[in-house]
Amino acid sequence: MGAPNTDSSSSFLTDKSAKIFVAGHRGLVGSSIVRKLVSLNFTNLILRSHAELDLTRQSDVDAFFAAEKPDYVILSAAKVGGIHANNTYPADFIAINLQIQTNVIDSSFRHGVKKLLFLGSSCIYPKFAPQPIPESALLTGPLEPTNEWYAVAKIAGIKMCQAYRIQYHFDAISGMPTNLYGPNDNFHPENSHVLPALMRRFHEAKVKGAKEVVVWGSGSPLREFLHVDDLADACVYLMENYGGLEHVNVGSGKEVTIKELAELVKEVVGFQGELVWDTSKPDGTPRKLMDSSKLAEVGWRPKIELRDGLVDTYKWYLENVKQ
Ligand SMILES: NC(=O)C1=CN([C@@H]2O[C@H](COP(=O)(O)OP(=O)(O)OC[C@H]3O[C@@H](n4cnc5c(N)ncnc54)[C@H](OP(=O)(O)O)[C@@H]3O)[C@@H](O)[C@H]2O)C=CC1
Ligand SMILES: C[C@H]1O[C@H](OP(=O)(O)OP(=O)(O)OC[C@H]2O[C@@H](n3cnc4c(=O)[nH]c(N)nc43)[C@H](O)[C@@H]2O)[C@@H](O)[C@@H](O)C1=O
Repeated sequence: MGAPNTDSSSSFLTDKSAKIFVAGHRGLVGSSIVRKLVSLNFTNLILRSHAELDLTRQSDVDAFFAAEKPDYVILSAAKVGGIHANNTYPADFIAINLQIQTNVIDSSFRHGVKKLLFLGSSCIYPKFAPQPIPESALLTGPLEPTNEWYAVAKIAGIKMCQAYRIQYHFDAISGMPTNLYGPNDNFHPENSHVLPALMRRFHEAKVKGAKEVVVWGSGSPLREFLHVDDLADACVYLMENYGGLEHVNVGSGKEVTIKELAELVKEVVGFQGELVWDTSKPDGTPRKLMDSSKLAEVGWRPKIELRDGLVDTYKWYLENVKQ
């Protein structure tokens, strides 16, 4: 899979006291990466909330890097949301993401970071890409309109990592996760992704004794889901083992229709009523199963089955989110 790291002196996993800046550590992905790094006995994580350091502010970001001089950066801070949020706030999704990633990637290079991992998303690929989608499908066709603004920012992030590697030999790599879920997800009723949105809606309907729950779209789109703890494991794997120009897909290899997902979440939550489909809501891209064989070829595999991950996430939701 492209260029593996061959220089053992640059091993990410060796120096447990290395300074690692996990940007976005309170979010779904960042919090899982922190759990993973703590479990691996890393002792020097640098963490800043959005309130402490606004990554859209270039001079603040540069001053932070000048003061802290991190050795490694995992960029999991971004403006993130589901289909409705992406479709409703296109300016925020393109501008905030371009600002955050440009500031963090550039300051990382300028202040001597040894390696940076940028995270994109499977929405970077054309709406009608071949399935499963190989990394080479990037920029081969038009994007899905509901999230093209976010996708353009993420594509710019990949290209920025490539450009800094080519011009400055900066070890910046990009991982492209599929749709994620797990503890610390965003459970907002409108702006979240489908899985947390449905978990909350089914839970609230169960508590109220409602007869039906509304689910958006036709139910026919296919999506690939990966538990965020599998993603965190893959991120550490990439930090240790990958140093190539091309981005790397990170998926579970398994897809379900939104209808199948809704039935599964309904069962895990224990809601007894009916599903009602609101076809005025967009379906988005019809299918986006990624080809994650590059990562599989070098030995990385996801471990968490969707049903088990849903049970775990619902337990977390009950303990941490519900009113
Ligand atoms: N969730 C998913 O299904 C997928 C996510 N990804 C990618 O993974 C990455 C992380 O996503 P996810 O964890 O889901 O997102 P979340 O919304 O859960 O977390 C985003 C984090 O970014 C921080 N943040 C946002 N804006 C700023 C800012 N201006 N300055 C500083 N920090 C900021 C937030 O900080 P705070 O909490 O303090 O506000 C939060 O911790 C993103 O790059 C996303 O594109 C890729 C594919 C799928
Ligand atoms: C990760 C990925 O996430 C986004 O893309 P998406 O995969 O289309 O995201 P989604 O999770 O919001 O929807 C998936 C499907 O599910 C259906 N659906 C049903 N009922 C609800 C519902 O209640 N909420 C939501 N959000 N969707 C619903 C919905 O209509 C759609 O068909 C990108 O914008 C971008 O952020 C990105 O990269």
